[in-house]
Amino acid sequence: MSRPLLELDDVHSYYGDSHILEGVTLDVEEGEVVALVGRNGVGKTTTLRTILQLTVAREGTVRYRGEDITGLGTHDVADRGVGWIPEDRRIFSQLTVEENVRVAVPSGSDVDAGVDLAFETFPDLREHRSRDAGNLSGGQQQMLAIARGLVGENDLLLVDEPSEGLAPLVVDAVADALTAAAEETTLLLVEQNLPLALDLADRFFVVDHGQVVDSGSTADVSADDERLRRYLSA
Ligand SMILES: Nc1ncnc2c1ncn2[C@@H]1O[C@H](COP(=O)(O)OP(=O)(O)OP(=O)(O)O)[C@@H](O)[C@H]1O
Repeated sequence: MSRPLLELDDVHSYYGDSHILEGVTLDVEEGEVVALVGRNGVGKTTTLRTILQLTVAREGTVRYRGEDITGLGTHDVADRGVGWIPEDRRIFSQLTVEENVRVAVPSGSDVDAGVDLAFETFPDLREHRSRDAGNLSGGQQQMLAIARGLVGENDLLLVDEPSEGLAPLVVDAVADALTAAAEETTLLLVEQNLPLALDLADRFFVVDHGQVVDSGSTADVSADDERLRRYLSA
């Protein structure tokens, strides 16, 4: 069997003296959608930060395409095709929608082709292409953030809480956007909305107290299973 795209092996991460990840082991295969679920504060965002080398693991390894990337610069990880859509979305509010997409296309790549890809995948954005991104709704901003991740030619997109703070109808639109993105790239999602996470993902990992405590195929579980609920309810 070929190696997974991403592998975390017994990863330990700290903020100062606080031991946050206490041995996280997980893998993501190319083409998959994988969801990281768990309560607030258990280490999901820290797992994404550790993959990106924004927080460097003190023990354990992060491998991408079989290469140990632990301790590399974050820009080196990005250069290898790992993209990040953080919780706060980080779009440029003073730029138009189209400008936001254009600047996300890597230098040396065809900018117009990137814009076409973004607007074909997210027709809603095309309608708003000339608006300042800061004037978009929360859901549209999330869609723009996903579009930017997509045109960034990433082979792996790390998406942190894409549904957070969005109304249910908007969440449906963002789910559609992520499904469209998943056609183009591999996704690792942090998502507190369990039904959404299970709906989007092929596999899940449950994080609790800095460790993976359960994992499997989303086809084998439902959002009201006690197996998952006990790690997710407060
Ligand atoms: N920069 C930081 N310095 C110190 N502690 C931090 C820092 N960032 C996060 N933490 C702590 O690390 C723990 C894990 O946070 P993390 O953000 O990874 O959790 P999470 O599972 O993503 O939850 P949430 O959805 O609330 O972000 C929490 O206890 C949090 O308070």
